[in-house]
Amino acid sequence: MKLEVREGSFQYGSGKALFKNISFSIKEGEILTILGPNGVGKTTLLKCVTGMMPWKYGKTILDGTPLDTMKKTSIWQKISYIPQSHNVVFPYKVLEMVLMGRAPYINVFSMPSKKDIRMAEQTLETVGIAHLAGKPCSKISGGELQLVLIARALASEPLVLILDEPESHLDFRNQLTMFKLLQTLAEKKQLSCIINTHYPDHALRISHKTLMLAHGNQHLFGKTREVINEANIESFFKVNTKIVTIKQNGKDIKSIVALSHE
Ligand SMILES: Nc1ncnc2c1ncn2[C@@H]1O[C@H](COP(=O)(O)OP(=O)(O)OP(=O)(O)O)[C@@H](O)[C@H]1O
Repeated sequence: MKLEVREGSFQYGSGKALFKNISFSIKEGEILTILGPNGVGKTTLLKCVTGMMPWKYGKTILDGTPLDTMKKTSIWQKISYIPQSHNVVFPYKVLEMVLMGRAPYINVFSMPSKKDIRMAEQTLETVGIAHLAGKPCSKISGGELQLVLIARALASEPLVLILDEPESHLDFRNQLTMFKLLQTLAEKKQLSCIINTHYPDHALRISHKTLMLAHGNQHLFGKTREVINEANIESFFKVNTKIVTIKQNGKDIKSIVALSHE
């Protein structure tokens, strides 16, 4: 599904504009990462993209249809949003939590069907946490909860998956597992993904496109390998870096080494 943001602008109340005239788009099977310093507006931007907060100016367009003309249930059947996890204690078991992802398909007065339960179980397996199905969400770790939230989002069979700092709480190995999963879903199921991250390395590794934000309404959108370079990182993050390339099994893997900051 093609998601486009056209000339998006936003500010809280009568404060200063957080961002002005931002435009970007992703197609089926593409991964977009959003990078930028703390407080620049990445989470707010995702909320505007999904319609949880209204754009001041501009719009989000899904396959040619402006989001603000669509019904909420129709939007949430297409888009799944995973907020930053804050270790909130949910009184539900993991399987019940993932079943909530089926909500856009379940009538308000109905119980989940066998198909819904099977889908939730399959999703737990896909994410590699089937063994947690019967555990209360209040008794799992922060990283496990993050994986449960990803499973819940996938259970709704979205066409667009939006994740706010999905690697927070995940250990080194689970970060790789999650990124591999997102790449597979993008490649095999043509899922479109938008990911907020604090790690330019991760953006380089998995995304086709990058939107970089800086304070003072600066932004840059384009192909990841064009947007992420030493000069742009210095300009947007005020950090001096060196991008190094390692050859592994005939593939170039790039990594960003921080050298100094102002
Ligand atoms: N509900 C709100 N009302 C007013 N200002 C807010 C509100 N939520 C966030 N802000 C402010 O808007 C700015 C952007 O916040 P946001 O959480 O979108 O940034 P971010 O780039 O996601 O930050 P981080 O990288 O630290 O998670 C910050 O200065 C924040 O203090």
